[in-house]
Amino acid sequence: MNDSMTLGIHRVWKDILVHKMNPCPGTLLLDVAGGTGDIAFRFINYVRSVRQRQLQRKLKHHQNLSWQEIFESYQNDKFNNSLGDSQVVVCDINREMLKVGKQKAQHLGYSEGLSWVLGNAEELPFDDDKFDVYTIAFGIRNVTRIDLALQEAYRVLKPGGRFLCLEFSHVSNPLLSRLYDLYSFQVIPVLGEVIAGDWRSYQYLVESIRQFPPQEELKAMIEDAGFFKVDYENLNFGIVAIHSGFKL
Ligand SMILES: C[S@@+](CC[C@H](N)C(=O)[O-])C[C@H]1O[C@@H](n2cnc3c(N)ncnc32)[C@H](O)[C@@H]1O
Repeated sequence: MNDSMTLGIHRVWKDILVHKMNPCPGTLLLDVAGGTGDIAFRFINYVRSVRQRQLQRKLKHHQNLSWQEIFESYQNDKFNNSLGDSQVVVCDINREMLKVGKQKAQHLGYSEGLSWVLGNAEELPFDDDKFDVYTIAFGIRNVTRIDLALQEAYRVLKPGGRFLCLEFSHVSNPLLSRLYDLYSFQVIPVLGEVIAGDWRSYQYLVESIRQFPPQEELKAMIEDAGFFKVDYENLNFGIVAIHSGFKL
């Protein structure tokens, strides 16, 4: 449904979120409302590619190595296809989502450094000051008490840790906004019925997006939770926005 509704663009939005995070080897990420692992898998790919580049740079400094030695370095070096010290914890309130995520991870070969935890964004089952980065993608809109979820995000982040939230938002251009409304209310529930046999959930999706706080209001809520340097970037004219901030 995500692919059909957004013509696959949700994949680009998620890629942008992870690029914005710019994780380095050693990063400990908590992905809340992580569902079946879309953000976690992207994080793993990103860190692996950073480590591959580090290995390549390391090898370039040893110009006299034979092909055999280079090959062996790739085979033996822990940099190769490895997450190093990085870890990602996917936390979600829905046991079934986690189950599907675990199956996907097994199938796609993501297991190292990845764990799945059942938990509510409003009452996270983690110690204070634990994570380097907190992400929540298309999740915060579904949380009953957004203020509590933001306070919890602040609590579990280490000082200096980063908060990133990808969520549907509001299109400000009046003409685009009308077209977007037309698509949202006339097309999305129909797609929901045809593809997923579930009109109501997709009607809820469209309505919940309209009721969700606009960019500036969410920014103020994130600041109220204690974050500093809070900012946001609109993608596709504000159809979605990425809010970010730091814990002091
Ligand atoms: C639209 S999915 C997004 C999944 C994933 N982040 C992604 O972008 O593909 C929303 C997820 O939020 C989870 N969720 C809803 N309320 C939650 C809460 N209070 N705490 C944790 N997860 C929650 C749902 O179970 C669901 O997996």
